[in-house]
Amino acid sequence: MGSIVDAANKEVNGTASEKRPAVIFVLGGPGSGKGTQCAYIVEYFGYTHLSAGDLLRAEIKSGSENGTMIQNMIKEGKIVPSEVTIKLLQKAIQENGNDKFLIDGFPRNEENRAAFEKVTGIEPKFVLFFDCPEEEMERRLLGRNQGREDDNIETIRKRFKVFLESSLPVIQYYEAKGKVRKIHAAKPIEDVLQEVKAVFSPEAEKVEA
Ligand SMILES: Nc1ncnc2c1ncn2[C@@H]1O[C@H](COP(=O)(O)OP(=O)(O)OP(=O)(O)O)[C@@H](O)[C@H]1O
Ligand SMILES: Nc1ccn([C@@H]2O[C@H](COP(=O)(O)O)[C@@H](O)[C@H]2O)c(=O)n1
Ligand SMILES: [Mg+2]
Repeated sequence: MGSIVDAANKEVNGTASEKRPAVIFVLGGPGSGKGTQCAYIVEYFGYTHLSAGDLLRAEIKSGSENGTMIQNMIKEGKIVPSEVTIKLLQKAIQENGNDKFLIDGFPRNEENRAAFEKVTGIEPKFVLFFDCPEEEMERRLLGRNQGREDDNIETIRKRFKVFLESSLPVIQYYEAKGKVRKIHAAKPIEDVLQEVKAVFSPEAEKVEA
């Protein structure tokens, strides 16, 4: 049975504290391999993968009133206002029966971070950070071939700039709280996966708790 505080939280945040899911933020530069490794974490450790970028791209396709604005921001490598992205994330979390989520590509800036915490009351368990040199990320993005409108050299350079200026400070914020688990991502997929698996091993998870 939920307490009055939980009920009040539910009214404010839409999620009762006792039901708040476990969240891991998955961050790293464009093309660092976040989506690739998240697919394995889903398979091996039972998390649900929510990519903020995928949710925004689906919103464009759905013909929503925000579609054109989102499409323009993505083409320019800019960060969509938190209100829009957080609503999509909240809906995806609420519609899913799981209690543990990988949130990939979010928070992208301080505004994303503070708004998510305020609206949902959720603090991440930890932040999985894929650290990869730009040169390697650029090579991967130019070879991705998934028809993404932002995988062209002009937009890629803008995305790198946004990552350095707006997203790295978020990682530094969590680093200061001892919450960052850094992965050396400039290695073959299988080698990166070994590092990722070590973070999710039962022993490592015990330390998180
Ligand atoms: N360790 C790796 N070595 C070589 N190629 C990789 C590696 N990890 C992922 N890739 C490839 O690099 C490309 C980008 O990977 P992925 O989509 O997982 O990156 P991402 O971090 O999710 O990028 P974005 O931020 O743009 O969504 C894909 O084509 C993927 O197959
Ligand atoms: N929190 C976010 C996440 C993404 N975007 C926009 O989507 C683009 C693609 O994101 P990926 O994670 O799939 O690479 C990104 O460049 C932003 O334009 C966002 O605004 N906010
Ligand atoms: Mg991705």
